[in-house]
Parts: sequence; structure tokens; C-alpha cells
Amino acid sequence: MSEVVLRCSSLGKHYSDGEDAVQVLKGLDLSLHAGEKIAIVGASGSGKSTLLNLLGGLDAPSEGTVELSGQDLNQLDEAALCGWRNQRLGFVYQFHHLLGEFDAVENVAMPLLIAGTSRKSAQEKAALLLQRVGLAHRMKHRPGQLSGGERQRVAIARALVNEPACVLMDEPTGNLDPHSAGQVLALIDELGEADASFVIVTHDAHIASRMHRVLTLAGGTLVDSAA
Ligand SMILES: Nc1ncnc2c1ncn2[C@@H]1O[C@H](COP(=O)(O)OP(=O)(O)OP(=O)(O)O)[C@@H](O)[C@H]1O
Repeated sequence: MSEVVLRCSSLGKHYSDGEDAVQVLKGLDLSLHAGEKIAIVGASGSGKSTLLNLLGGLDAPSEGTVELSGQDLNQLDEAALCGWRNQRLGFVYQFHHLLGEFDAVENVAMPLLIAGTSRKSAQEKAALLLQRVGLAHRMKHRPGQLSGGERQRVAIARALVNEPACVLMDEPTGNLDPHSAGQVLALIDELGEADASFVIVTHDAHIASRMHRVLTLAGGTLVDSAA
């Protein structure tokens, strides 16, 4: 069995709102192996975004641990956590979050520049990835000059540029028309050959069906849909 990239143990998260406490996640366990692609589905409000934020180290758990490549994220200080995230994780959201004043190559190169790669090699690598996602002809376009599907493919290229161990996606096709969604899905399928693991939160049953495992978030924990 391949190495575990991401491991959650007895994970819990509650939000305290004055006197009210909302327990969103409780006793959640998850092991994600290298190269594995999983979908997380669940009703609105079941805690999918909360879980993704914890997996990405964007929020801290109330109980339990999230380990990425063997490191408990909660044990890192803010600077170390940023570095760990930058080197090992890629993020894709429903809305692309590209920087409007930069072109496609510059947007994709950004995580490498943050990690200290030289501008020249960062841009070369970004250009290669843009070719791979079918956007060789759009390198110099800014996000405002791209279609929704193209923007999302740039966002996927950006998420992969630092060769992350794990890519976290929150409704990657949620904002796209069926044709663009199909292209993004084909890309996710194709990227499955790479070593990265994927966690994809989606309402789209078609995307979910293409993953190795589909887990349903219910009652604060994950249930294997095949079980
Ligand atoms: N910062 C917060 N403070 C208080 N409650 C919160 C906070 N963030 C989320 N919640 C609550 O936690 C629960 C889970 O929210 P979350 O956004 O994780 O659900 P979700 O499954 O991603 O929903 P959706 O599919 O609608 O995006 C909801 O009841 C929500 O109201």
C-alpha cells in the first residue's frame, strides 16, 4: 500500500457563537494515500468546507489532528505552516481566485516565486503546465480576458505547479457551464496519472463517480459510500 499523504485522527470542529456552540465535525478519521482521488459529498451545511479548511491548514481543529506528509499541522507556527502548505498542497476553489492584474503565466508561476524559485525557471515551468492544461495559446491573457472554463484550468495549473502531494478542490466545476465543466473533469481524470492525491468536494455525482472513493459527510463524520 502506498504512503499516507493526509491523515485525520479523531478530528472535531465546533464553532462557538456566543452561548451557542455548533459541533460540525466529530471523531472524523481519514487516510488518503499517495495518488488516491477521493470525492467528499454531503448535504449543504454538513461541514464539507469546514473539513477542507482543516485539511488545508487554513483553520485549526477543536479536537484531533490533521497530518500532512507525517507532520501535524497544528504543531507548526504560522510561518512554518505557510511554507509546508506552499510546498505540499494545491488549492482549487469554485471561484478561481486568480490575480486580475497578472497574466496566466504569472498567476501559475506565483506559488513557485513565493517558494523562492527564480523568475525565469518559475515562468518556464508555468508555461509547461499551461500547455498541459490546453492553454498554450492563452499564456499572456489576464483572467478578465479568459472564459470561466479557461480561468479554472489556469487555477488547476497553479495548484499543480509546486508538485504538491495533495490537491484540495472545493466545487471545481460549480461555477461552470456543462461544456467547460466537462473539460475540467477530463483534466482531473488525466491528472490522476500523476502522483498527487486529490480531495474533491462536489455536488456533482458525475465527478464523484470518477474518483477512487466517494465519502459522504454526515453527522460530523465520513461514511464510505460503497460500504
Ligand atoms: N465561522 C463560522 N461560525 C459559525 N458557524 C459556522 C462557521 N462556518 C461554518 N459554520 C456552520 O458550520 C456548518 C457547516 O458549514 P460548511 O460551510 O462547512 O458546510 P458545507 O457542507 O460546506 O455547506 P455547503 O454545501 O452549503 O457549502 C453550517 O451549519 C454553518 O452554518
